[in-house]
Amino acid sequence: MRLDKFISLMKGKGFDGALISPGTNLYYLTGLHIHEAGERLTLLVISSDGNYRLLAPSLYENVVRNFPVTFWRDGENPYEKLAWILAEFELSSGKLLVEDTMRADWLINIFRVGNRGFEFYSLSSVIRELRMRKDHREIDYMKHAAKVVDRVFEELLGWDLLGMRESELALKIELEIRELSDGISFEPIVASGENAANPHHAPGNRRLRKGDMVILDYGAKWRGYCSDITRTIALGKPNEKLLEIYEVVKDAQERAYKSVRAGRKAREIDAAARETIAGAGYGDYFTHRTGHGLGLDVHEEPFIGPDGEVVLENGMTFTIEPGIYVPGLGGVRIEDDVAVIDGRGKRLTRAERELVIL
Ligand SMILES: CSCC[C@H](N)C(=O)N1CCC[C@H]1C(=O)O
Repeated sequence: MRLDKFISLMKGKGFDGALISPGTNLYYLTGLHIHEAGERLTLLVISSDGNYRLLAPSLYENVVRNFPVTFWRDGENPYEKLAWILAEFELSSGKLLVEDTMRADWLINIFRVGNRGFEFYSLSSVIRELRMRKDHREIDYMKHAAKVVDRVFEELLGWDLLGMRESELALKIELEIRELSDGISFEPIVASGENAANPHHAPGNRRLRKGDMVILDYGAKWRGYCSDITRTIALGKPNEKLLEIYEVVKDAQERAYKSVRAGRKAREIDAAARETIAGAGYGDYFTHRTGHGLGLDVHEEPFIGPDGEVVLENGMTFTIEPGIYVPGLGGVRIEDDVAVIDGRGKRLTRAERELVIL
């Protein structure tokens, strides 16, 4: 059981307990679907002695079953109940792991409940070791999420794109993903023409025109697991410079993909892409890391950047997505999801990588 593994890992590292607020870590450890609870305190309390209990608003009475839980009602003080749980678990001081994304107001109150006796540490520093290596079932879910985005790409090539606004196309992509999966893993990026020089462009009112290169970056979720794909397409023949850039990015992506091996460091995969782009004279225009881990979160460990010290292992899953962005001209990015299987990289997303000119 994941919770037992986590408890022995945190104990081995000298932590006394953990406080986990709703999010993917809570889901990973318990399988409980607890949505963000807003301001209402919701915490999984774990002690390194092996005790654990969820503290949750009574709104969740129908959701939490077969799991040790203490509910609190609106009007009650949840921090008093937290204090009781901590007392029962004999946790009054020591090293506590805390969910990285926990609300600051919760953390401040927890600090008070502990009479300032706690030292807080980031939960991700421990749980990353479990989450980074996916098992077969997790990889199957990711394969499914990847198939969905491949299919959406095939379908969108048949849509009447000329004259469509970026925001309309983003919405159409989102609806298509929702039709085929459990939902989107992030809001789709549609970046056309010179807007494509911004790697995280928010789709706006610009209409797609002839000669545009368009970056399409979107993802699906299946059973909680994410996919994330980017393709750059052309509407009619684009200018020569962008055609050249496309080939450089495709080559960089392929070289990085081919360099994936269990035993190599993440930064070596980044270097394969970065050196290809720098070698073609575009080094200053590749402004982000080559990729990021992918799983329950769309961005997680291992990060594939120049500072990536994680040694790749079977079961790790991440994106490879180099890009070149030239202000005033536009940009190109090509992204696939990759799993390390039998020591080598295996693409999960397989949509066409040759430039599609519509
Ligand atoms: C979660 S929004 C961005 C999704 C996108 N696929 C992505 O991860 N990136 C686009 C540019 C680089 C990369 C990133 O690291 O943010």
